[in-house]
Amino acid sequence: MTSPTIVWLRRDLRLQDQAAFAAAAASGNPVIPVYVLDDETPKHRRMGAASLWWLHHSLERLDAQLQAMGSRLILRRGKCDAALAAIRRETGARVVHALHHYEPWWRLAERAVGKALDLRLHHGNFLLPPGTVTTGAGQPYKIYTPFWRASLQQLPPPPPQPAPETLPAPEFWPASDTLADWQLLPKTPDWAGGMRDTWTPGGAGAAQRIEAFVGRARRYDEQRNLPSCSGTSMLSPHLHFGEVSPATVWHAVADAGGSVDVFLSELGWRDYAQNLILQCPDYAARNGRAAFDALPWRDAPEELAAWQQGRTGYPIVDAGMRQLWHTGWMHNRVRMIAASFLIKHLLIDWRAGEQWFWDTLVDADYGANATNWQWVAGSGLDANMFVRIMAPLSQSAKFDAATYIREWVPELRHLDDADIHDPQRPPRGYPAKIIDHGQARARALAAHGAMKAQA
Ligand SMILES: Cc1cc2nc3c(=O)[nH]c(=O)nc-3n(C[C@H](O)[C@H](O)[C@H](O)COP(=O)(O)OP(=O)(O)OC[C@H]3O[C@@H](n4cnc5c(N)ncnc54)[C@H](O)[C@@H]3O)c2cc1C
Repeated sequence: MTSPTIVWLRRDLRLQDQAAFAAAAASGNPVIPVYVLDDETPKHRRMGAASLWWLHHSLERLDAQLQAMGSRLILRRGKCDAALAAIRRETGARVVHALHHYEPWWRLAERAVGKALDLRLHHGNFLLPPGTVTTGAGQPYKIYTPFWRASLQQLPPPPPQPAPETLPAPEFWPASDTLADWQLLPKTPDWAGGMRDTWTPGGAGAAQRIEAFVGRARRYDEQRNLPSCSGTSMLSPHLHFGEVSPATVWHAVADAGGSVDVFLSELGWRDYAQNLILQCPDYAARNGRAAFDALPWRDAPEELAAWQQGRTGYPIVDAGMRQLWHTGWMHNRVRMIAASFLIKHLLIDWRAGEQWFWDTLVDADYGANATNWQWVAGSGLDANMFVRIMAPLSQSAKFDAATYIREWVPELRHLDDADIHDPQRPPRGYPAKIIDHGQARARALAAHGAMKAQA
């Protein structure tokens, strides 16, 4: 009997430009694609509810693609090393192909799997392998701009590779859980209606998003900050789950002209975040700048709840938080405004916001989420200055968010453009401002001053 080869899947749920599948197919051996739902290794970093919704559909679609090729996806639950070792015992498979992942728990899991089986790791979930873009002295970059400048010396990425034409099936398939066994979808209540309306998880959904974006890519810089307009690609959950490779996205849009370079540099932020978590594996828990450990955060659970529910009385913040709850996604400009509001207006620790996003975003990504929260807080290795406090009302007017607010805050739908950013008489049912902007600003600056005095 020929020993089969395992493809161990994590956030790389695609066939095209997937080096682990390509290597397994090239071996000529039968291939067993495996996804292990491992809640034990990540511990408190288990996927949030919105990510689990996405995962269910993404696995379902990948399995359908595999079945069309005469293959299938084997589902197991438990610690990855134990689950893969069991498949080795059952099938005689010795070699495992997988893509590198950089979350600290995945690096632990890779070490454990590597002890039990012959694990062969490949690159391909990032434009460049994290850790390979270094300064002249061989050190990793801490700041985005020089990181991206150095990355550009090594880009573009190689053209994407096609999906394998065949994946030989083993003589017999090992047992598999069913997706229904895992109960990843919400039932009581079923809160996923808005996500179903917004997204098509899987490779085909990613391809549709790329197709829709290619024509708009040249105007990216003009439109990307306008939440009322579809100026960005909405590829983040597809990229996060690896349903499409960043190289595929790059080569699809790179010739669009106009400001497509700005878009490509956003893909660079995605790479940069992975480089940061490689340097600081606990970046989602620890301030990049230790001075921030002395910032006197407020413990204000009711205000945190008002922010989470989109009831702060600041229309742009509330629109963003409701878009997040409904669709599992929020426009980037609004993410910045909403995050800044939590951190500076409410003076609540950025980690509380990071956790909420972790649970509610369909693109929740350990590296990108922590990097961006720390950027907004000012606590990051690369960060906006804390004392630059975003004014949510003027940001809302500046970026023309009226249509966006009308979509997500129906109580304000009847207000005209002049009034909607800062309603002078909030209609019945819509909350008054949770705090005055001037007072919030003064309080945040005082807290920052107190932090500096401790340094
Ligand atoms: C507080 C906060 C938290 C965030 N949390 C996440 C997160 O958990 N996961 C996540 O993917 N992005 C996160 N972002 C970054 C950004 O908001 C999203 O990547 C972007 O809104 C996704 O929409 P898009 O696909 O239309 O992006 P586009 O503008 O079309 O950008 C293309 C791709 O580039 C990447 N990208 C763009 N901006 C960033 C960025 N600032 N940092 C890292 N990658 C970026 C994404 O993969 C995105 O899909 C966060 C931003 C903020 C301010």
